[in-house]
Amino acid sequence: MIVYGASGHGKVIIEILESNGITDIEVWDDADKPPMWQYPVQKPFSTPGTEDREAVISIGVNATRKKVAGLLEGKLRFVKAIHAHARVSRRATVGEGTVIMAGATINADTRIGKHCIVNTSASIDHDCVLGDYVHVSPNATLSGDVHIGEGTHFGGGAVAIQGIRIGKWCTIGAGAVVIRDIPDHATAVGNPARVIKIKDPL
Ligand SMILES: CC(=O)SCCNC(=O)CCNC(=O)[C@H](O)C(C)(C)COP(=O)(O)OP(=O)(O)OC[C@H]1O[C@@H](n2cnc3c(N)ncnc32)[C@H](O)[C@@H]1OP(=O)(O)O
Repeated sequence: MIVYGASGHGKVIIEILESNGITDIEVWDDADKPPMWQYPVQKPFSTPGTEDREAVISIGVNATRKKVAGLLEGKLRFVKAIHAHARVSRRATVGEGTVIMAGATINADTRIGKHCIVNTSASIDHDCVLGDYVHVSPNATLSGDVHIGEGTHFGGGAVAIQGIRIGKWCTIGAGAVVIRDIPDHATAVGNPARVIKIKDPL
């Protein structure tokens, strides 16, 4: 299994893999980096024939993760990584490349896109829909039937009440309480969450 990116986020992903008994792990990074514990950091693609190698991208910034996923398309086989102590409903779907940390709960009929991060102890309730490259931060709570567009970062400990629609490439601040829909590219903070800026599209 290849962990693509020798980052702090990568450390957590390695421990997801280890929780599933996977220890045949290679860490790849373009930059020269010291070993991550017992795992040496290798330059990407130092050997040919990687198309069937399983991989997860360990880059926390959503836009960068999307860019790298595009560059690596067809060169590696992306897989999901779910911590042994996460609780994922058998009626939920999780896209390839998505990582789910310890203590996270994902309830029935929720659909999670590709290359998402569901961070430590996040709670995503029934019927939610997360686009690709979304990050739900530690201890965040999505109530039932919340939809979040591509690339949005939902901050640590933030809460969205049921039925909320949050656009793509938004940032929801840590601790925000989202009680109204949020438009694309917005940054929203506070309780109740208010939009403080609309970012330029990527
Ligand atoms: C394992 C991990 O580490 S996962 C990572 C988890 N990380 C997070 O959840 C971080 C989420 N990020 C935040 O909350 C940040 O503060 C951001 C993204 C909202 C800041 O956005 P920016 O556009 O840079 O805003 P900026 O820092 O300039 O602040 C703008 C205003 O919003 C306020 N503000 C910023 N963040 C918050 C917040 N979380 N809650 C309430 N108010 C906030 C600031 O105090 C400031 O107010 P002022 O104008 O009255 O001084």
